[in-house]
Amino acid sequence: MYALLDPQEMSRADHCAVDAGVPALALMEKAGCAVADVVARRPHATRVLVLCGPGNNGGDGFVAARVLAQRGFRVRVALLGERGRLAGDAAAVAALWRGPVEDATRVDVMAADLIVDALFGAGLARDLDGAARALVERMAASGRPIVAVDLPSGLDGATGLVRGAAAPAVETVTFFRRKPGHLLEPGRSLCGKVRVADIGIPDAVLDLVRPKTAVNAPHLWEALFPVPRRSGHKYDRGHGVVVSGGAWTSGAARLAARGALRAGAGLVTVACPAAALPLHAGSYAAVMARPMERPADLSALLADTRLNTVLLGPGLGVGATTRQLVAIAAPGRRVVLDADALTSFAGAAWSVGDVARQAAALVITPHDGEFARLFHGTPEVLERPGKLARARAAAARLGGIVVLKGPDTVVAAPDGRAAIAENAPAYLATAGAGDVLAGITLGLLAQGMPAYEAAAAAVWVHGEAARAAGPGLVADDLPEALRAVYTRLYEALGME
Ligand SMILES: NC(=O)C1=CN([C@@H]2O[C@H](COP(=O)(O)OP(=O)(O)OC[C@H]3O[C@@H](n4cnc5c(N)ncnc54)[C@H](OP(=O)(O)O)[C@@H]3O)[C@@H](O)[C@H]2O)[C@@H](O)CC1
Ligand SMILES: [K+]
Repeated sequence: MYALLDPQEMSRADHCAVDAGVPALALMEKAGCAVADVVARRPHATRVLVLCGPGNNGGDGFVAARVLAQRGFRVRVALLGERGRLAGDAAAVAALWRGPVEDATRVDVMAADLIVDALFGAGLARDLDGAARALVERMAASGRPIVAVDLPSGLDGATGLVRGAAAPAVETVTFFRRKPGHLLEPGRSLCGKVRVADIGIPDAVLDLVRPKTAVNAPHLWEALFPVPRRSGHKYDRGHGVVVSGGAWTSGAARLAARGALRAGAGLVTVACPAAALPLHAGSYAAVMARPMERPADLSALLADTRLNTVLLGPGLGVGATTRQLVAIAAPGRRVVLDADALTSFAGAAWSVGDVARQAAALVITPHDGEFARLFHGTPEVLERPGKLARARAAAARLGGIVVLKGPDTVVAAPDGRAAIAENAPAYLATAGAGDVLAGITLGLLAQGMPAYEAAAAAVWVHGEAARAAGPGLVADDLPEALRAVYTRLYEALGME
């Protein structure tokens, strides 16, 4: 359910299934039938135009056309390319189509109630141009509902990026498991409703394919989620430190501290300039505020080794002092770097790599802008195609966990594991929401959860908290909304 397969992994799954005795043609027949089922359930679709491409995606289209015609739909088929050049299973199923095959470059896309987009799927190998691109653009401009086979043609299943052009679908029918491009923007927005059809590939092939990308959902981390025990003590649940900026910028640290406490950290201390002390002390009575006028004060505070986890960045200010604070906090501790702490290392990602080597664990939580600044001058990261590959390359480069935020937040680990979020509502993009996420991450790390799982769980509960709070959300609501999310989670995890 939760594995996401890129085109190479899907192709391996396909081969494993065939090796296990599933005929390839049967896979294509089931795929085409699944598409036909979805089309048949659409309202007001009696005239269906199936646009077939030159590969197996087109083969699925030929099957869907035949099944729909058998069910009484008025079906036309148009092919991009020459019929004589179809090969393999696609040629076999095209031969079973008894009706005319029109030239897709000339077909009237308006003379249909619904279009089946079976031009390109997993085999998209380059940007669309020429006749293929013109056809996709005509389809997009037609205003007709489109059901996409596997992926909207032109959408790259591995990256979620559009290669040349892609037409938005109302529904996308994919096979066996979803692909990263169904969750990563702009792909997710182009797919419409995504349906996953069982085409007879046994689940056991996943043991052979071992996909490294998954939907971010509790299955990934629930076994490691810290559930309080009756016999436990607050110190068992860690002691997180939030390093705060001055009075005027202390709101970000307050949000983070609340997030950390609500995420279950046993204790949370805010280290802040004296002017900000009353603000922190008056925020949550449970937060402890300690004065930090100069970096040496942070060293003194952290001499207590029970303070095992530190967040630096929200509202902290950009510059040498912040870099110094990071250097003081990192050795031997679990560290979260966000916001200003990341921008303080703009163009110096190697320095954050040093931090990761010294720290017991490192999680960074950049948005796209902070990510681009941090990895400025690191083309092996920034030039990777798409958010998933960039986050993975960054995690490998740093030796730490990267949370690349957005509507499709990616959490990536140095060993290649990655999780893509799909539960964040659009209204979560609000001032201060990132500070709360950094705080939740701190809170879970402080409780000893392994860093990748802690980061993934933080992103998920943050998204759920937003949904629980509902539209009109402001960041201050998020820590409060975590209570409802935790209640459900603890119940599901069987808390005593
Ligand atoms: N795996 C499975 O288990 C199952 C897979 N199934 C289905 O198979 C689909 C994958 O089929 P596929 O591999 O044949 O690739 P597909 O998407 O049809 O495209 C390849 C063709 O497009 C061409 N082409 C590529 N880019 C182009 C461009 N920019 N502009 C123009 N042309 C371009 C490329 O040409 P070439 O690069 O060779 O010149 C080649 O001719 C998959 O999405 C699913 O629907 C199901 O049947 C069930 C089981
Ligand atoms: K397609």
